[in-house]
Amino acid sequence: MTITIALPSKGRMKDDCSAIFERAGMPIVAVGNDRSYRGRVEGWDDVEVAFLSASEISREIGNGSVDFGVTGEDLVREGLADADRRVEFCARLGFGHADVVVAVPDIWLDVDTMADLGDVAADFRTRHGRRLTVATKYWRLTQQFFSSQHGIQLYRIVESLGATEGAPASGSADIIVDITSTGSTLKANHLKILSDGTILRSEACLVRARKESHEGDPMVQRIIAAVQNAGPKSNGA
Ligand SMILES: Nc1ncnc2c1ncn2[C@@H]1O[C@H](COP(=O)(O)OP(=O)(O)OP(=O)(O)O)[C@@H](O)[C@H]1O
Ligand SMILES: O=P(O)(O)OC[C@H]1O[C@H](OP(=O)(O)OP(=O)(O)O)[C@H](O)[C@@H]1O
Repeated sequence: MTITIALPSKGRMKDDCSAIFERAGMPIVAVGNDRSYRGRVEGWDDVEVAFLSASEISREIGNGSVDFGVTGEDLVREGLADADRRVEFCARLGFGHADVVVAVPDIWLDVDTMADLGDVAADFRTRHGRRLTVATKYWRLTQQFFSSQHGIQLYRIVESLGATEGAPASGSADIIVDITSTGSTLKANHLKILSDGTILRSEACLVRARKESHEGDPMVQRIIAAVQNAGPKSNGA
């Protein structure tokens, strides 16, 4: 059976991903020219490579049209309901680190925890005549964290497709949920992370679509072992 692996075609994960596969003894080569969206792995004739963007990769693993992919855990958990049932996180690859966090304006001096935020949300309508608004593109992770984990129900998500950190200053939302790596964008926008407001510590992962056809397939096991051995020492996805 041919196994398809989806790898980032562009963006911040592309080069680190090629390096990991190289270390795994699975050098990736493009089929055709450099801009081709198909590739192969030298010496692994039964493996095909599809080059896609990071968010497309999580979608394609979710619907099973590829067998494996390398993408951020945040995109998989945001893109797929019931992610652990549909996919397996086989290896954490040690790059593409970003935390998905809840951040509020620095000037909210009394708000440091999710419990404090819950109090604000409960009073918000009385004080302001509307619900607390959260700007994010991570609406699934936000709902799970706010509602299921912290019992906060009184808020409204304002979908943001970019420059999320600017939403509180521009007045389009009160607080945000977004990714941060160095923290400089939050700082520049006068936002602080709540002390228990880290929703997910994400990094690039090798992810497998859970398919019956994989059971007992030695090629599937070989790919997982090769990439695990090439990843950081702490691997235990
Ligand atoms: N500083 C950062 N900003 C944004 N994403 C980051 C950052 N650091 C790591 N990542 C991770 O990189 C992944 C997104 O990668 P990238 O931005 O390269 O995708 P993309 O090519 O823009 O994909 P798409 O076009 O599908 O959105 C996410 O999993 C994210 O968590
Ligand atoms: O904590 P920091 O190091 O400041 O990084 C976080 C920022 O980086 C990303 O945006 P980026 O400018 O890369 O644009 P993108 O979201 O379009 O990739 C992300 O959306 C955050 O805004």
